[in-house]
Amino acid sequence: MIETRNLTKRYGDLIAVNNINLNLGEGDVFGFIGPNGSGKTTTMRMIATLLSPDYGEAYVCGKSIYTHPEEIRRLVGFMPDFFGVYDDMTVLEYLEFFASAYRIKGPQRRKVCEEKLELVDMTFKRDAMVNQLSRGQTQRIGLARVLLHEPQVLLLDEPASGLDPRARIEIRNLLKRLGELKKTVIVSSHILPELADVCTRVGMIEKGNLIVDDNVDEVMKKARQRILLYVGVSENTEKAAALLESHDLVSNIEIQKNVMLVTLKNDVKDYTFIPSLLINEGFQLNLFREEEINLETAFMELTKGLVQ
Ligand SMILES: Nc1ncnc2c1ncn2[C@@H]1O[C@H](COP(=O)(O)OP(=O)(O)OP(=O)(O)O)[C@@H](O)[C@H]1O
Repeated sequence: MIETRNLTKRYGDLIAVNNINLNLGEGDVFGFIGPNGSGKTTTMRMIATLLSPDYGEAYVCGKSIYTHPEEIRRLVGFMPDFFGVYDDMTVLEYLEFFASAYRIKGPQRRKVCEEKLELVDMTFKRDAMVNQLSRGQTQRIGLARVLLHEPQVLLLDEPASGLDPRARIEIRNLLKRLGELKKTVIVSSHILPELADVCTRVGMIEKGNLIVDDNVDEVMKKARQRILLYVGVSENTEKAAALLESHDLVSNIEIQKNVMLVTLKNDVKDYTFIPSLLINEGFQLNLFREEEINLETAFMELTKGLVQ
């Protein structure tokens, strides 16, 4: 649905986007994560045909941005990180205005607008003035607007920025729904954890370079070269620690409040030997858990902090 090949954009000496290769299919929700100025918006604008690359290609549903920009605009719903709304218009009038720009006519127009309002849970505000909505409600109307023409592909630039926690959760639920509707979505954010449970894939961009592109689980695994385990035994913790410390695959052990923090050697992923070893030696295991890693930690591990 979305494919880019060596997509590149320069501004003078600055390489804003450097040889980016993406390949996203139907139903993929791609979390595009990177700090401010890393190249997320520039990438999305090129895919949306709003900005020309200096080098490389991008295809949306098999159509090239160079040869079929008009068709791509019909296939894509692009929600910029900042968009204005007009004064003196109700929510429904606002959506109808855009629906008419998409040439949706007659009774169908009202029907489509009402459907999209329902989808973003904003039916209760259909007659409110658009300039009197909260930021979260404005974002949701913005999303309804880009869904009007039933685009197959959605490019959402920081849809959750500036929202309170409740509104963020609502946006997350909406993103999930879009994936279920088999849309292909790129959603950018510099706030990492909010994307972890909605995305099927994650891309991390830094200084214009896509340094990670994988499914969420793989990203977590890559970030975790060394596994840390919390291990507890009912008595003789010191003895158990000495036993584990002598094992080849264990790199380090610390004891904190009777719990052993066991760090395995680099790239050791299978830690089933630990419970067997302890139980065989007569210890009673009362805690055995791997330290969790979230997307934020993964990002810190995987990036080098290079920001333009
Ligand atoms: N029109 C422009 N002229 C010159 N430089 C630009 C222009 N647009 C963007 N840039 C630069 O390109 C780089 C990438 O910008 P971009 O807006 O794509 O980043 P971003 O990841 O979307 O950032 P943010 O999270 O702040 O929205 C930045 O260093 C930015 O200053």
